[in-house]
Amino acid sequence: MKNITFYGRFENDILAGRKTITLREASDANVSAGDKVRVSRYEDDVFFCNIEVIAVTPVMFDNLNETHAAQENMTLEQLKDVISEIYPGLRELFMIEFRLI
Ligand SMILES: CC(=O)Nc1ccn([C@@H]2O[C@H](CO)[C@@H](O)[C@H]2O)c(=O)n1
Repeated sequence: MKNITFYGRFENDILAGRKTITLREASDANVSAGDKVRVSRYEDDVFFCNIEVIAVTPVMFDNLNETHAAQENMTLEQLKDVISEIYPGLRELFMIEFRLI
């Protein structure tokens, strides 16, 4: 099974179903619709759930909107700040939509 990591601060939102997408650079988006993926924390590699990928869709940073933010359980401003910290200057992102399994 493939693996993906998330920063530990997002674990609770993912487990509660409040965070249903992640926005990644191309090299971190090597999954496809239907893939079942193990999820662990980036900091300590501790496993915390399995997800199924619903879709992977390219999205430009400048086209991020309130729907993306809601799916991340953030405001749009918070989401843009988070992405700018993780991927400074990156314009082309990939939205991975997922559900808990
Ligand atoms: C190594 C590495 O890049 N790990 C990442 C990258 C991104 N994300 C989250 O995806 C959303 C959009 O980027 C935000 O919620 C981010 O915090 C994450 O949790 N862990």
